[in-house]
Amino acid sequence: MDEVRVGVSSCSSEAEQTQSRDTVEETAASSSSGWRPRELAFVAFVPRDKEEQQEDERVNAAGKFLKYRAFVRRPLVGRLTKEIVETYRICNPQFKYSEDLNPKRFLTSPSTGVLNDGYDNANSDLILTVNLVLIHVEKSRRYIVKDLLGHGTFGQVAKCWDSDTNSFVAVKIIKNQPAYYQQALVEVTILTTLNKKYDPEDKNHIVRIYDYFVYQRHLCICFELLDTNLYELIKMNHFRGLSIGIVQLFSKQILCGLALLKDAGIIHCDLKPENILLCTSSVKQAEIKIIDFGSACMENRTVYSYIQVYIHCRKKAFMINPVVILIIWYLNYMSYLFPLQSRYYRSPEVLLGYQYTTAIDMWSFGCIVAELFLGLPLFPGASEFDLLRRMIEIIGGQPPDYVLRDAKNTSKFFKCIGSLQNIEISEGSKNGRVYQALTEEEYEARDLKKPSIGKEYFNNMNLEAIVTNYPYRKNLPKEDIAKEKQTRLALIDFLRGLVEFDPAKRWSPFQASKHPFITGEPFTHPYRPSPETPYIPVVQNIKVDNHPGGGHWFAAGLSPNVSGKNRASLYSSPHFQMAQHPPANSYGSVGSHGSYNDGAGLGSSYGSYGESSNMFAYYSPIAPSGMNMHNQGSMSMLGNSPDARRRIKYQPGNGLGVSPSGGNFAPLPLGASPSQFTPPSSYSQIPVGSPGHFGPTSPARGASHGSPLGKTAAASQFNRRKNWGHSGSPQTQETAFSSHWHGQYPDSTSQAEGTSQAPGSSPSYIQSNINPGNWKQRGSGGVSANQKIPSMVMPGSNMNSQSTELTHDNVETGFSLPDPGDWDPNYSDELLLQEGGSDESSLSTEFGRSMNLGSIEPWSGFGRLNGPGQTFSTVEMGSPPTHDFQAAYIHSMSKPFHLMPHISQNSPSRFGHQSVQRFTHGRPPQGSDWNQIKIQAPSGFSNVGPRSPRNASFTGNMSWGRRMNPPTSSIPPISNIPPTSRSRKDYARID
Ligand SMILES: Nc1ncnc2c1ncn2[C@@H]1O[C@H](COP(=O)(O)OP(=O)(O)OP(=O)(O)O)[C@@H](O)[C@H]1O
Repeated sequence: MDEVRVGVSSCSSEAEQTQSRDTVEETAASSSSGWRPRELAFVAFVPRDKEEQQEDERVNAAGKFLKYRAFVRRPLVGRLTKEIVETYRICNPQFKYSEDLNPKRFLTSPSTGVLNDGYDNANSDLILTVNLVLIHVEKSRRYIVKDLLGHGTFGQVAKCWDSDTNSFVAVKIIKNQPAYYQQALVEVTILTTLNKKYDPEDKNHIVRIYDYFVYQRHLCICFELLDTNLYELIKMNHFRGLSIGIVQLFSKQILCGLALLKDAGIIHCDLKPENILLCTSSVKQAEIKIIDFGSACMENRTVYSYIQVYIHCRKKAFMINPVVILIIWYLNYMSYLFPLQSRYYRSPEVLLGYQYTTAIDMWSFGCIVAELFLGLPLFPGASEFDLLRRMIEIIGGQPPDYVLRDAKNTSKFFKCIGSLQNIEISEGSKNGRVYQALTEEEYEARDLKKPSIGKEYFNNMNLEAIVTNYPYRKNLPKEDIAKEKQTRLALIDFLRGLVEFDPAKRWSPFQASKHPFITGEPFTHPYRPSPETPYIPVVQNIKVDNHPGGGHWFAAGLSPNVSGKNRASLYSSPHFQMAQHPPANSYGSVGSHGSYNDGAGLGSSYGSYGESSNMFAYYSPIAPSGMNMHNQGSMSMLGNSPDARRRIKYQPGNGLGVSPSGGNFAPLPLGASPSQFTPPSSYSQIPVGSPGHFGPTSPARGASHGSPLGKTAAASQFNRRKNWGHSGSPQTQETAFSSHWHGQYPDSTSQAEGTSQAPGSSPSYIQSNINPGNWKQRGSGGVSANQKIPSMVMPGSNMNSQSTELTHDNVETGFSLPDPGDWDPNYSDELLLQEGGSDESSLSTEFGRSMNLGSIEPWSGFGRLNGPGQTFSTVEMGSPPTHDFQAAYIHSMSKPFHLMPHISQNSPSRFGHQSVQRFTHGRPPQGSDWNQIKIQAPSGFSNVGPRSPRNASFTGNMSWGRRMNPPTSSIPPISNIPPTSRSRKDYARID
């Protein structure tokens, strides 16, 4: 603790101040360039000269009261130890200091280097230490690791100091495994496209990507630094809901991001509170951003598009192609292993194995909004059965029959009680349902195991009751309660439009954004959204740069055109080696990964690109195959990725899109280009709400991960590697899954196709990355209970059940859909870095100060305690019996963490992630300070919270956790804290 003294300004104090300032500056400077000792421990007393003294007197005479001033004096121990090295040297001139001998502070666990020449641990994670410098060689840019922000499936996220911009950034360091590497490139590409093309001004609440490079065989992606995620925020608020004003504010912002995604035709696929982070910027307070596009996929590139092509091809008598069957089987299998969306936020169509669109994100969004308000997840299903059971109970109704008819998992959860032919009739009448949900016993009988059923938090209430009965904050003035009641009605109506079983009726982001809950207009009657404007694709002819320079983009299946940019990081890619080919006026493999391999044998080409003078090919063991080149001459292609983004007319003659060049299929088991599965124009986009084209027996099984570029693919690759060995395996099936979207059909604009053989397998990646232990299926948690699923399902109580039929895309329109993968010819990394690079420097300390989670106050008499019937669960807190709820919470928070895994700072991810130590990253201190955090909403946003004393100009300065200590009956006991707070496994993606 610094000692603060007040005394007469003296020469010595002045000197000390100067010295202290110097020290600070020095320290700041040295923090980026390593510590440098300086002679500061003892400084000779220097008397002030006469002039200075006279100046002081003049100032005093002018009434500026500076005769006495406060100064901070560092205590002696501090002064002696701060420059300890120098002190030692003064004491003993022989003393030598070497920074190398310092013990390293490891951030990664385990920290034993066993792979990649000792750089990586057994999980293929780069072993991070404080002050490790991640170097982007090509740009001579250094990122100094300071802290660990988190880690997930793909690797670690470190807080780094960017010495170029003098600001902190978040760097995601991807595991050193090809599958992760490749998948991470998808995130890079999608985010780059979103940032650059769809949101150049950073207005849509999508995280910014600044840079990416390879360091020690790890792909590192540099993002803007953000702060706490919404799950952590709720946790800080003791799992009480946030104020309704904040819920409105955040909902609006998330919607903004989702609208952008919809425009771009991108499905996030993993929307959850953990993937929505607060911004650190003190300028844009109360701002959130969506992160983690590692699971994202293109709307028209879901597994279903493949399946549809399959079906199409089946009609064309291509079905017997073993390659296709194997691919379908494999996708299906991996989809089973790694279902799409985290369970609590999983939409019915994903759960049931029905075709999906961006509407699945809207479902997740509805769940998030409810959770922000309630502090608890709306559907904390311990298993998929439990999830569905809760949905049916809380929302009422069930998925429409047409979905159930075509979904592949229907028989797992429903029994057919009517005639399928009556589906249209039953839908029209809404009476006689054809399907009925299985009871727990029936499910058990079919599945031969008892389904996991989680704890009830809402005591069998429906959505209306849950929201209406949720406790109000005590001491809320009557008029505010009346106001909030109205807002809650709007919230219920809003949620109804989002957690709507029928994906065709679920509101789009645009429709939802017009809801009074978002606009703040008075809510007078159930909202009827105007029908969605038909999605009119725009043809975008963008000249493809002749120097795309990005082979691994192809590998990722998305090929940004990096204009004039020597994407040198490629050259250092551990996973893709580049070989120069003779000049070929051709366009590269069109991302085909050599799937049109013409008997390339062990060719390991992973993609290629061409330019007028050179043709490069990338070799990778990931996707051993040949490569393919399309001669494009000097013609500029459509502004699309060389992958299959162009909605090119399907050419039956090509089978599944296979190049007509000879020998396409033979050498390529599973090595088919993804282009082969590029939907024909008539299948280019899944019409929202259209019934599926495949029934329960369809190979489109499961809550499949839509994108083979998703984690499924990542896993598939890894697993395959695990099973089949590393690069060089002759023509493994990997190609099919690592090459995903690349290829495209030649069409009238395509040029003659050439083929090229890739020389042998990649020498670049034959190593220990094949680590079978690294990719494990995560289990699900939950406990069994004798909870019964209602055998008779109440008809839906949706107030807004009117159909909002969305116009299906015209089959022809698919030909020219606006393509998020269109490459911006003006793209450059520098531009990316220029954008929005200023805000990230504002740090979390500021942020922490400006937030308020709300003070701890008792709950009002509304709701669970005094409300009719005490509708919420009765739970114990694990703390001494008390009626002082405030004390109960404080008590609970002050418990040792080992008793409270759910609020441990190191609590593991709800999705099975390992615990992550987050340090001072904008987090409030624990204990009572949790509730001192304040947030400032942007001015103009109406809210119901108190204004900040700090900044009255912000109308939205509101308390976050305005619902205070819940009554005992609603406080979950430690063991019963919602699964959000337990091991994330309980939320696991895997059921
Ligand atoms: N830009 C950022 N600023 C601050 N923290 C971040 C940022 N990006 C990620 N994090 C932290 O790192 C964690 C993991 O990041 P992310 O979700 O992108 O990784 P992942 O491997 O894709 O995770 P998942 O297993 O959910 O797919 C996040 O939960 C968050 O806490």
